Parts: sequence; C-alpha cells; structure tokens
Amino acid sequence: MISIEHLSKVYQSKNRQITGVDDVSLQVEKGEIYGVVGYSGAGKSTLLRCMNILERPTSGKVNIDGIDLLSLSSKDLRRARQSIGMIFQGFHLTMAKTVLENVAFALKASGVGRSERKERTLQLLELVGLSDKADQYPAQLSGGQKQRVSIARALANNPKVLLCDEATSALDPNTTQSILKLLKKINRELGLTIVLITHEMEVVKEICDRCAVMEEGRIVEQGNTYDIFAAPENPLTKQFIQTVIDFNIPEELMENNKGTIVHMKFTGNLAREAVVSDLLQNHQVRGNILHGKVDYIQGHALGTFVMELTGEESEVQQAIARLREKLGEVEVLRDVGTVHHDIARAE
Ligand SMILES: Nc1ncnc2c1ncn2[C@@H]1O[C@H](COP(=O)(O)OP(=O)(O)OP(=O)(O)O)[C@@H](O)[C@H]1O
Repeated sequence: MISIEHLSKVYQSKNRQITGVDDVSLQVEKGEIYGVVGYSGAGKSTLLRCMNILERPTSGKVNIDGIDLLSLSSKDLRRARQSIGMIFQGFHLTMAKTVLENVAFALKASGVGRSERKERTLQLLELVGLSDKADQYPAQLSGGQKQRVSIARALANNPKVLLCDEATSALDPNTTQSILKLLKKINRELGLTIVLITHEMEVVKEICDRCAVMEEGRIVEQGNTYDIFAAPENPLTKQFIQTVIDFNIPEELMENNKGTIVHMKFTGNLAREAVVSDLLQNHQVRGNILHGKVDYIQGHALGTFVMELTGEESEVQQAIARLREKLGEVEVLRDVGTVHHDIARAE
C-alpha cells in the first residue's frame, strides 16, 4: 500500500544543511498499522509529512496505492491526497465551527452535496462515538473528544491511508487508550492502513502490527512488533522497550541478594510452559523471583523474569546452561563467580 524508497529530506538553512530524513526505505502493507517511534528530532514528522508530500522529499520515491506521488501535477496531487487522511497532536479543528460543521467541511471541500454531506457526517460522528456532540463547539470538548472529531474529519472522504502525527501525545493515559481502541476499530472495520508516529513505545505495543525505530533521520531497526519486543537488536530499540517492559532491579535488592541474577525472556508458547519449576526440580539450585511480568503484544505473550539462583557454583552454571538451551538468550545480570573474583582482587 505504501512504499517509501531511499527517501531523504535535507533542509537548507542560512549557512548549513539539516538532514531531517536520511535514506529511509519502508513498506507498509494494506490494512496494517505501522508505527514509527523515535525521540524528538529523530525525523518522524518529516518522514510522515513526506508521505503525503506536505513536505517535498529532496530525493527518493513515495508510492501510495500504486501511485507515484512525486510524479503528479499539483491538481492530481490534491486529488490523490483525498485518499490519505491525516490527524495531528494539536487536532487542527476550526474553533468557530461546530463538530458537525468541522467534519462536513471536509466533504464540502471535495464537492459532496448538502444532504449527502449531512447524512455522511452523522454516520462518521456515530462511528467515532460523538453523535451527541454534533452541535457543540471544539472549545466545549475534552482533548479525546477533539481527537475523535479530527478522526471523523480525516475519514470523511473514505481515505485508504490514515497518517497519525503524535495523535495521542497530548492526551492522558486513559484517553490515549480509548483513541488507540478507536484507531484499531477503524483499521479493522474499514480496512484502513494506518501509519502513526510516536515517541511512546507503549503506543506501538498497543496497536502496531509492525514498527520502525528512528534516530538522526535514519531507521535503525524495523520489523514485526512482537519480534522487536522479544529480541531488539539496536541499543536505542532496547532503550525504548525498557520504557514499557522495565526489569531494572532496585540496587538494595541487588545488594541484599547474594546469588547469581539472571534475566530471562519467554516468548511464544514458552511463556506458558513451566520452565522455571522444571529447572528447580532438575537442578540443585534455589530460585528466588525478583521480577516477573507477562506482556501481551498483538495477542501473543512475552514473559520477562529476573531470578536469583543460589547453590553450588557448578550447579548454578549448569542451570543457566539448561535455561539457555530452553530459552535461547539468558542474560546474567550478576555472576557470583565474577563477584567472588572481584572481591578477591580488591583484597
Ligand atoms: N522546516 C524545517 N527547517 C529546518 N529544519 C527542520 C525543519 N523541520 C524539521 N527540521 C529538522 O529536521 C530534524 C527532524 O525533525 P522532525 O520534526 O521530523 O523530528 P521528530 O522526530 O518529528 O521530532 P518531534 O517529535 O520533536 O517533532 C530536526 O533536526 C529538525 O530540527
């Protein structure tokens, strides 16, 4: 549905060039929710605005639903943009128009007649759960309701793609959840392809089928959201994931527990298997769980456990080897062998 190839955007300021997007390629499939996550200044907004040519790329290709957008005349580009809706962090509503007028205006602009406009607007307000607010003004609405109006407006011309520019960043956590649910609903019910940019990995975890992580204009990692959470490779991706799946153990706990501390991840079916109790039965070690959590990403379980293992050093090492056989990567956060070695060296 969306194909971006080697896209770059370089801004020319007075005496220097600033690269907003640097050689980005990505594909978004039809009906998919695709997230781009990154810190401020990473180039997310620039990339998103290049997707509907609100910003003209310096080089590269943008193809949406088989149309090469950069080859179009301004008139054809205006028409093509009707199939690309967009919503923003700041809603961009017209304050002097009612909710109904805000949505209907998008239809008027594309030449839809008065009676059809009203009927379609009411349908859209029902879809976003705002039928009872049709005659209110934006100032009378909460942030979440305003974003619902802007979603209804973005859907007015039956777009195939919806671009979301930090759509939930101005909202509290509960309202964020309700807007994400709405986006998921329209994605499923209307088969709408959604690209969203965000600085919150939680948003990606909630609704994105696939995602990309951006830094300094480049994509540093991309893939299926579950795989990215289960086995992130790039240090920045790991940092983002840690904002959602936090397994930092308080220092006092590290100090008070003298055993070997391991961090394990359970993916897929393993998340439901009794790996830990099997381990404790089959090895002469004691296990003390310091942290444990199962997250559900795209309906699949991802378990994170931090456990202290105590016992004879050779037994502990065998237990870790067994865990690695079963789980793949097992990170040793504190190795008692190393601790003994360090103490001996200090003495
Ligand atoms: N119109 C512009 N003129 C010059 N530089 C720009 C312009 N727009 C963006 N940039 C620069 O391009 C880089 C990427 O900015 P962009 O807004 O795309 O990042 P972002 O990841 O969306 O960050 P934020 O979430 O803070 O908006 C930044 O260094 C920014 O200063």
